[in-house]
Amino acid sequence: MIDTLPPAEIGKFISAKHAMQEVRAGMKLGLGTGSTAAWLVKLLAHAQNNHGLMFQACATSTQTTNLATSLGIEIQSLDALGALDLAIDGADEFDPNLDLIKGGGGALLQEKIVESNAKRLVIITDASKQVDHLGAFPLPIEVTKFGWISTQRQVEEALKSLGLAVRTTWRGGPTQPFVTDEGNHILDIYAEKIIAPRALSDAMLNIPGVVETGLFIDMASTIIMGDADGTARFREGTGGWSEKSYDLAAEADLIAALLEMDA
Ligand SMILES: O=C(CO)[C@H](O)[C@H](O)COP(=O)(O)O
Repeated sequence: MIDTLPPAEIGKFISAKHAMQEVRAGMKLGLGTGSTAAWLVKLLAHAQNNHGLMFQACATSTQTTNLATSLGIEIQSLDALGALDLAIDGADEFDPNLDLIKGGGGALLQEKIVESNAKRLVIITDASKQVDHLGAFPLPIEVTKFGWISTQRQVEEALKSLGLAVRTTWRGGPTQPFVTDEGNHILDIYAEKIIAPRALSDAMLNIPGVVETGLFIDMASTIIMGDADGTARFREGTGGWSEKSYDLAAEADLIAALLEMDA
C-alpha cells in the first residue's frame, strides 16, 4: 500500500509520526486542520483505539472535528479543556524565525485561538513549506461579512501605505466567497515577500472588519519537516536542525492501517 502513496503523503506521515513523540498520556491537545494534521489525527486515533492512549482534545475546525469523531476521538470544546498542553498543526509556510503563514484551509481563526491557548505549538510540514521570507503563499485575512467590500478597500489602502501595492482576491471568488466556520470570508493577499510580518499583521488587525490574519508570529515552538525517504528534520525554536530516520518498511503496516481509516 505504501508503494502507491504519493511521496508528499509519506513526508506528511513522517512529520506527524515524529510529532507523536511529543504526546504524553493525559495531555490536553489542540488538533490542527489540513492534510498533514489529518495524518496526526489518524495516528492519535490508532494509538487510542489500539494502545489505550488517553488524552483529551479540542479541534481547530469542523473538518477536523468530523474526522476525529469519525475515528472515535471525543472532541471537547476549547473552553471545556482550558489551557492546552500541546497543539499540533500544519502550516503553509515557515521562515527562519519559525513565523508562519497558515489558513490555506480557511481555519486560521480557530487555529489561532486554540494554538494561542497551548503551552507548545508543534508544526508538522515538509521542505516545500520552508522559505526565507513569508509571502509567496497568499496570506489569508479573515474578514466579517458585514462591509466586506469596504474592508477590502481599507486592506488595500493599508497595504499601499506599507509599500505593498499588491493584489487581493476573495477566496472562492467574489460571487460565491468562501465562508469560514465562523461565518466570515477570506481575503487572500498576494504579497510575494513579507519583510516585516509584525507590522503587516498589526496594520491588518487595526482595520475593524478584519477578524484575524494568517500570520502566526512567535507562536511555533518546534517545526518538523517530514521527507518521503523517511527522514524527519526538526528544530526547536531558532536552534539548529536535528534529524531522525524512520524505517519506511517498518512503518508500512501502520501506514496501511491509517489509510484504511479513509475507507
Ligand atoms: O492552516 C491550515 C489550514 O487552515 C493548514 O495547516 C495549512 O493550510 C497546511 O495544510 P496542509 O497540511 O494540507 O498542507
